[in-house]
Amino acid sequence: MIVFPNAKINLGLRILRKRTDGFHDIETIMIPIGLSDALEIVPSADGEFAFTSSGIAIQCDPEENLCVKAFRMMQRKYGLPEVKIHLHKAIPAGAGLGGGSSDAAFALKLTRRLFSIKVCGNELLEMAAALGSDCPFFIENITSVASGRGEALQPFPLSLKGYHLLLVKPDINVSTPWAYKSITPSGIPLPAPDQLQENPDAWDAMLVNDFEPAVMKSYPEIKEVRDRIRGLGAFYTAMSGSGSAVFGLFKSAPFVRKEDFSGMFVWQELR
Ligand SMILES: C[C@@](CO)(OP(=O)(O)O)[C@H](O)COP(=O)(O)OP(=O)(O)OC[C@H]1O[C@@H](n2ccc(N)nc2=O)[C@H](O)[C@@H]1O
Ligand SMILES: Nc1ncnc2c1ncn2[C@@H]1O[C@H](COP(=O)(O)OP(=O)(O)O)[C@@H](O)[C@H]1O
Repeated sequence: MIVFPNAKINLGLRILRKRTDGFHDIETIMIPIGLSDALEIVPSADGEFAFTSSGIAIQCDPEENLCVKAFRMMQRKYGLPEVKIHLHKAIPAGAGLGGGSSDAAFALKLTRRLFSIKVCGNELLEMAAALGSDCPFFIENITSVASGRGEALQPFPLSLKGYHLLLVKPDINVSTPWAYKSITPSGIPLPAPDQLQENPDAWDAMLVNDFEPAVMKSYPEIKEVRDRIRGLGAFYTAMSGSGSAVFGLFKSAPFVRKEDFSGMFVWQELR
């Protein structure tokens, strides 16, 4: 069975406070986008476990890979036999696009289907939250306001249909734990959702990513990319999550070529 774990972008990200458990309370709007890995899990014919990968290299031990950790969690809980897992990576890591989190959430959903396990919705969300703060979002995988450490989700009916998305990931990998250590919480919440729905032209003035000052100070190239995307006529431009990917939203397609940017480049009309 094959699934296609997709990336997300963050539309605004406020860091409210540092918590006593080492995490931060945040508020952000998370939006699924059409850039995906491919994840295959099949029952193992020879009884041996195997993990293979292709595409963008991920520098971590197979047992540390989030999709393997997700499968192991289901295996322990439901006494499942061994499987063979193949992951094709197209979503870069250290980008703020949630690729690893998405792989983990999709591995939970795929394992449930593969072995016809009766899991209630909340149980899957709890397992996802134990794997990472961003993981629960990819269970329902719909545009949502995320709060708490990112696991408290409220569906948000915001349509970006017809807009064009330009996503650029410079050749910089930002570590999420480092980014959280580098910021000072703003303590400012997101604007009220109904103000946003009605007024995309005001998003640039209303929505802030609290990671940007600290991350762009350490990596000025990320700010340069954001400024260049803005110069192409985007009505909203921001870094996604803790970076380094930057995106712009456009009402009509500007003239832009892959060669104009170094790093990874994705251009798509949103549905
Ligand atoms: C910043 C965000 C915004 O969507 O995404 P990315 O930029 O990573 O995609 C998320 O908050 C990233 O969530 P995720 O990548 O799942 O983080 P986790 O694995 O749970 O935590 C990694 C580390 O980040 C810090 N952390 C994470 C989430 C949070 N709300 N507060 C934190 O302080 C903690 O130091 C934690 O040990
Ligand atoms: N399946 C996976 N895909 C990407 N990164 C993974 C995966 N499994 C574990 N990781 C580790 O998670 C970190 C990045 O996670 P990811 O969610 O892709 O990035 P981001 O923080 O940019 O959203 C890296 O340190 C990487 O080694």
